[in-house]
Amino acid sequence: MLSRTEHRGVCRLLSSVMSGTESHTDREEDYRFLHSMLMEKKLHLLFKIHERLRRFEKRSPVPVQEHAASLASDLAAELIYQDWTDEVKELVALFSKPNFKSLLYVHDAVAQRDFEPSLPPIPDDTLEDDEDSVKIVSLFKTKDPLGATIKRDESTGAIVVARIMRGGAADKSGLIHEGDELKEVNGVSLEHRKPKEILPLLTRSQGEVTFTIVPASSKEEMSPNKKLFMRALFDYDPSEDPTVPCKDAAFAFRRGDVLQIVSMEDETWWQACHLGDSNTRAGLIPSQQLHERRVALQRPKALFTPRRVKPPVTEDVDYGAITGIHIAGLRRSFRLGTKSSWDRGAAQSKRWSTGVRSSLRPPTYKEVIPYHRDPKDRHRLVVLVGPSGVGVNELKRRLLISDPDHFGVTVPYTTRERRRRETEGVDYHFVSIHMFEEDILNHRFVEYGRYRGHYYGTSLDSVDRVMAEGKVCLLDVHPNKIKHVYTSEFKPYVVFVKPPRIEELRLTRRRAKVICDEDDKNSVRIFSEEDLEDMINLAETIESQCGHLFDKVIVNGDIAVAFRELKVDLEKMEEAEVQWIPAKWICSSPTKARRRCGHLEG
Ligand SMILES: Nc1ncnc2c1ncn2[C@@H]1O[C@H](COP(=O)(O)OP(=O)(O)OP(=O)(O)O)[C@@H](O)[C@H]1O
Repeated sequence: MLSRTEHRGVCRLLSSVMSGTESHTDREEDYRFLHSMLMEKKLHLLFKIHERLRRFEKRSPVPVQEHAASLASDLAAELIYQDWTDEVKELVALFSKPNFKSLLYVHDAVAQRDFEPSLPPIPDDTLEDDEDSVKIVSLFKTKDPLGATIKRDESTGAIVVARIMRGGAADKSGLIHEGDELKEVNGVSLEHRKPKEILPLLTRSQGEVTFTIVPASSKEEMSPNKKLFMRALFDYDPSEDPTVPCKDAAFAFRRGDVLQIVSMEDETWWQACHLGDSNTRAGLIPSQQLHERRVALQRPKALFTPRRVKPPVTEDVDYGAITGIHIAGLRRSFRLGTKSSWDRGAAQSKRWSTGVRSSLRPPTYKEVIPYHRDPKDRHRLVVLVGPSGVGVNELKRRLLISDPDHFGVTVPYTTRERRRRETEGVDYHFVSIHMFEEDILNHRFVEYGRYRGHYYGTSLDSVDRVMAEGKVCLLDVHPNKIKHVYTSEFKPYVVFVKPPRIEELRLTRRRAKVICDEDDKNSVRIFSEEDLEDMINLAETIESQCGHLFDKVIVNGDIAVAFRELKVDLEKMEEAEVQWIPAKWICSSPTKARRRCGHLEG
């Protein structure tokens, strides 16, 4: 029986249900019927049983006895031979009551899980030797449909499960999934059958229906090429996303994480698994389309704020003069010379801000494939990019000094005269204008430029030479030129060096000096406030336009911290059993890579 408080609670609840329904029941008799039904004692007892069961459900009890009915009848038989005391009489009378007997039968049925339909044993001959991934599924079918649709796979001719209806028998069983291939139904082969010939087989059958299935997941395992991996190019946190359909079903990821996409059926929410995560259950992630739409709506800010044009800075300064440490081939990059052209491009994007900018696609996901580097293979090329002055050369220099046998840099080509202390092939490759121009025509330069009437350039061959020595070639290029080495031949690992926030930039660069004229090595330029702002603006532009190419972003605030982070990251990349490279590299050959360099600009 319900306790008094419980009873009062139920009565109050049911009265409030009654008062809620009063306005909806027109007829007096309907109201009275409802009232008597809700106030029925049996209903209240059902509430109580339900509550008790819920308490037990949490404890998941196991039955102590599975044959209580037979035990009770055996006991009753034994008791007949005992003294008929009052207690014995009462017990025997209790055992013989039909409702008590029924209770024990029900108990036994539940204990033995007798309520589940018994399924026939799996036939021995169903499994063929070469089909060990076949699954036999037996379902108990009532008059209701199975809740699944089938279709014929156009490419293989196989019959596959097209859709599973939520809540149907197939869905509830959890044994049949979309994409599963149906081989047999009740032992009848489905080979060469059309879906419309199969449907009667399914609708006719009642009781147990046995399916022979090749699960979609095992088909996928058999062909790993079909797996789709994406590198995330943005951070995502579902707890900060009010539009996510179900927060628990979504998962957070960081830029650079590799995700295995398992379903792209929904245009806005894909299903994916996080690689490296022990939880293999798929979760929701925003689709490429959704993220692009969001970024487009959120980006009212101009990509670049054009500033005054500054005189170009020299591009041919021996780095040793700045740092006091001379390393052959380590020179000021061509990024200095090309900065103004990048600025122009950035300024253009500002001018087009109402039209073209909206067509710029924000970084979302990039399809990648696993790459298992053989120790005999060349190291990947390490490309460093960043706005001028951010510290690309400084990081490159520190890497070189940290392990000169492991890291190497290219020797640039020039058409200017060799100076007294310079050595051919060490400081520069000194070539004629004719040879340099021929190489330009043959697309042999990653990048090149002209300064004071002389050509300077980094050739693809010089990158090759460093890599052939078994070293990790460190290359810093203008972001526009990454594409010239973005091939399977070089497998570049692209690091974007980014300035920190303006406050930290001001603090850390206060004492940094840049030599701006090679003829006057004493003239130094301290970073002005505008230089620092330009650096940040340019970094934003580079990131928004080339972000999809970056494997790693290093924020160069404290140089020692940035260097350590870069070093550790490169070591991790080199030691990783699996590296993830763009899928499109599989189809690009070295010849194609060279041909692509035809886009070089002067
Ligand atoms: N984190 C830092 N803190 C303080 N000074 C820095 C830091 N990083 C770089 N510098 C200094 O800033 C100046 C410019 O750095 P660096 O030459 O490496 O820039 P860069 O990105 O290669 O640009 P550019 O292509 O114009 O040479 C140098 O004097 C360098 O020592």
